[in-house]
Amino acid sequence: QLAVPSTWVNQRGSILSIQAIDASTGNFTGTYVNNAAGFSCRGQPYAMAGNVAANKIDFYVNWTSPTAPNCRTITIWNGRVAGDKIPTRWKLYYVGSDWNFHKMTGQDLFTRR
Ligand SMILES: O=C(O)CCCC[C@@H]1SC[C@@H]2NC(=O)N[C@@H]21
Repeated sequence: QLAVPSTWVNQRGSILSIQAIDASTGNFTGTYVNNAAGFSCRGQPYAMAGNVAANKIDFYVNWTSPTAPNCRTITIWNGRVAGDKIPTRWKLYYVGSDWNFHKMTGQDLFTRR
């Protein structure tokens, strides 16, 4: 069961805020503030959207905004809600100078704040 609204922090110091959910679909919206070392587009909220079904959770951020820096990347997290933890794996996609899509992958562990 996912509490909404709720705020979650990962091991990189980034903050996931889940603000609203449609109970009939599990679709939710909120914001994500990236604070991870080694990445750009830090310290400002970007729109986040996702879905939760039973304990399975997926969400994404398009790091493009009219009011914040444009990283021209997209991150998708897939994970599960386990009490006050959300362990995830993520994929970050970007278009390289060769015009092909490139992918970075990693893991984030979110803890409820
Ligand atoms: O640098 C970018 O292209 C945009 C920011 C990406 C931040 C990534 S998303 C996966 C990982 N988890 C975080 O909280 N931040 C980094």
